[in-house]
Amino acid sequence: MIYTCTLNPAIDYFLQVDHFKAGELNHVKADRKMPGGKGINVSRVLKHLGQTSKCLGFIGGFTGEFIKDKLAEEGIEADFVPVDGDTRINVKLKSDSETEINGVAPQITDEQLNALYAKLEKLTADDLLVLSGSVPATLPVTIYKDMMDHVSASGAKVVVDTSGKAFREIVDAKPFLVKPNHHELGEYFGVTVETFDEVKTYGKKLVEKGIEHVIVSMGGKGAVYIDKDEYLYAPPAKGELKNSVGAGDSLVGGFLSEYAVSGDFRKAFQKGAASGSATAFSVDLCTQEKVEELLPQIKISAI
Ligand SMILES: Nc1ncnc2c1ncn2[C@@H]1O[C@H](COP(=O)(O)OP(=O)(O)OP(=O)(O)O)[C@@H](O)[C@H]1O
Ligand SMILES: O=P(O)(O)OC[C@@]1(O)O[C@H](CO)[C@@H](O)[C@@H]1O
Repeated sequence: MIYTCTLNPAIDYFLQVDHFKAGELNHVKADRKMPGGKGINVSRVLKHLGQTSKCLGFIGGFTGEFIKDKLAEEGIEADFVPVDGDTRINVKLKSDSETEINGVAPQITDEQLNALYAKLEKLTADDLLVLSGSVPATLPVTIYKDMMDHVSASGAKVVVDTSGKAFREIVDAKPFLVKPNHHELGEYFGVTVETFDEVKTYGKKLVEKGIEHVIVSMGGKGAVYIDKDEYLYAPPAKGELKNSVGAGDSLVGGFLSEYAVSGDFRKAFQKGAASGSATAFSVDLCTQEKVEELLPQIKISAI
C-alpha cells in the first residue's frame, strides 16, 4: 500500500481575478475549492492513475470535513488523526501572475502526534510512505526524521517532498527518494541552482549523503533524476500552462504509480514527468487520459 502523509493539509481556494491590484477592491470572476496539501495531491494523482493509496496526517474543523468528504467522493481512503482547530485554507490567486497565500496550521498535541506514530508503526516492508509538504509550527522541525524512526523497523520505503528546515533535517535520515525543486536544492546547499550542471552537481551530493534516488524538478525546464549510477533528464511536454499548483506532487504521484507496479525507475521517471506536465496544462490535477497523451513526448535521456 502507498501511504501519503500530509501534516498540514489545506483547502486550496482558487480565485480568478482580472488584473489583480494589491491594496484595492478586487472582484472575483470565478472560484473553486479543492482538497489540497502535498500528500493529498499525491493521493489524488495516484487515484487518477488507477492506484490506491491511503491519506494520513492531521485534519480538523469544517475545513477538514470538506476535505474528508471530497476524498470520500473520489473514492480515496483516509485515516487522519482529528485535531481541534480548523485545517488551513490556502489562497491561490490567478491573475496576470499567480500569487499563493498559504494559511496557518491548527495546533497539534503530543497525544495527536502519538496517534499518528501508532498508525505508522503498522506499516510493513511492502509499503511506501510519502511525507509531503510543510510542517505545522506546533510540531518539531525534526518531525519527518522522527516519523522515519517510527517506520524504520518495518523496512517501508520513504519518499520525501518538503522544503526549508524540514528538508534540511530529513537528508541525514537518508529517505529512499527525495524530490526537491531546483530552488529547494539550492537553498539546502546555500547556493543558487539554475543550470543542469548545477542540478547534477548538487543532486549528486544528496546521493553521496546516502539518499538512493533524487529527482530535481525544474518547472517548465523539466526534471533530472540522479542515483549512484546515472543522471537522467525528462524534458517538459509542450502545452499551454494553466495551473502550476500541484505539478511537483503530480511528478511524485506519477512516478510512484509506475514504480509501485514495475519497479522500473526510468519508466517511473517518464510517467512522473508526464504527470507533472499534464497537471501544468490542466485546471485540476492530471487525468490518466492527459498523462497518456503526453507520455510519448517525454523522451528520457542520459545527461
Ligand atoms: N510549464 C510547464 N510546462 C511543462 N511541464 C511542466 C511545467 N511546469 C511544471 N512541469 C512539469 O512538472 C514538474 C514539476 O513541476 P515543478 O518543478 O514546478 O514542481 P514544484 O516546484 O514541486 O511544484 P508544486 O510545489 O507546486 O507542486 C516539472 O519537473 C515538469 O516536468
Ligand atoms: O505549505 P506547503 O505544505 O509547503 O504547501 C501546500 C500547498 O501549497 O502545496 C500544494 C501544491 O504542491 C497545494 O495543494 C497546497 O496549498
